[in-house]
Amino acid sequence: MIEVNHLTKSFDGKVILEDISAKFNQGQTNLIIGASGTGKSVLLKNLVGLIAPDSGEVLFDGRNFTSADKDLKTDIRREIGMLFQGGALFDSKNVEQNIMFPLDVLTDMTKEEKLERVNYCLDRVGMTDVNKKMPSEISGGMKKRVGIARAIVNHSKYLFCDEPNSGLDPQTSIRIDNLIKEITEELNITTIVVTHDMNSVMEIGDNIIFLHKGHKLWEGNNETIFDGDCTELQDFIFANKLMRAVKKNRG
Ligand SMILES: Nc1ncnc2c1ncn2[C@@H]1O[C@H](COP(=O)(O)OP(=O)(O)OP(=O)(O)O)[C@@H](O)[C@H]1O
Repeated sequence: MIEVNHLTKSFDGKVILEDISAKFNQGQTNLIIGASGTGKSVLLKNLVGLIAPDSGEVLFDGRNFTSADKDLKTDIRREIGMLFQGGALFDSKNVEQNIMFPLDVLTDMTKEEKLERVNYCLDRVGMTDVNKKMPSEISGGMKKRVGIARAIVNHSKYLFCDEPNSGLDPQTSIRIDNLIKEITEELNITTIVVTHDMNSVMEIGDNIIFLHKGHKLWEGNNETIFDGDCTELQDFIFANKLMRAVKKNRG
């Protein structure tokens, strides 16, 4: 479990996140949702330590990451896997080298052990016989799969996904969402997904927090989201025609 307690962050005197507290559960896909510019990415960066909060704390399974010394911070960072927008693969490395990279940097495994682990992860994300392909030779959906394989290759306990559906068509998006959920449950890891995609909310929203202008206004899941009485959340959900039609059908 990852816990955030009373986290506040400002840039140049402007408050971006104010007094955010939340719990992100192990074995679940935890979503941070909200409109553009509302602070989702800044919160994610605070969680993984790319930005330091002005106040508040982040705990990884009870270990205080914010006040941790260098050694503990390094230990926790090693347990974090990240899936970046667009996959963020190294263009000059092939698929196998991309996935192996964290093992090269963080472990003293032999070449054979690393290759075995890479192949296991490739298989797990539904890809085979692509080891030697370059990122430019694979589709956007495949790049995300490679990104997921790289994020879990070093037995990560925590998986962070920043807009995993960006640039994907709806069907591929759903497949990637479901892959993230399956892996989360199978490996019993704590997964946090930043998204503004309502399809993802409905598909994998086990536990959801809604941010609006730097404040957490609502928390719940994909079953309770329609019944919340938060106006800003309802405006966010029903911003598109399809969701308004769904609402109408629900009576
Ligand atoms: N390093 C920074 N310095 C100054 N302001 C920043 C910095 N990073 C983010 N911001 C500001 O913080 C606010 C929230 O940005 P953030 O990227 O978290 O939004 P978001 O909810 O992730 O939006 P989107 O869905 O469009 O990615 C924005 O006004 C942004 O300009």
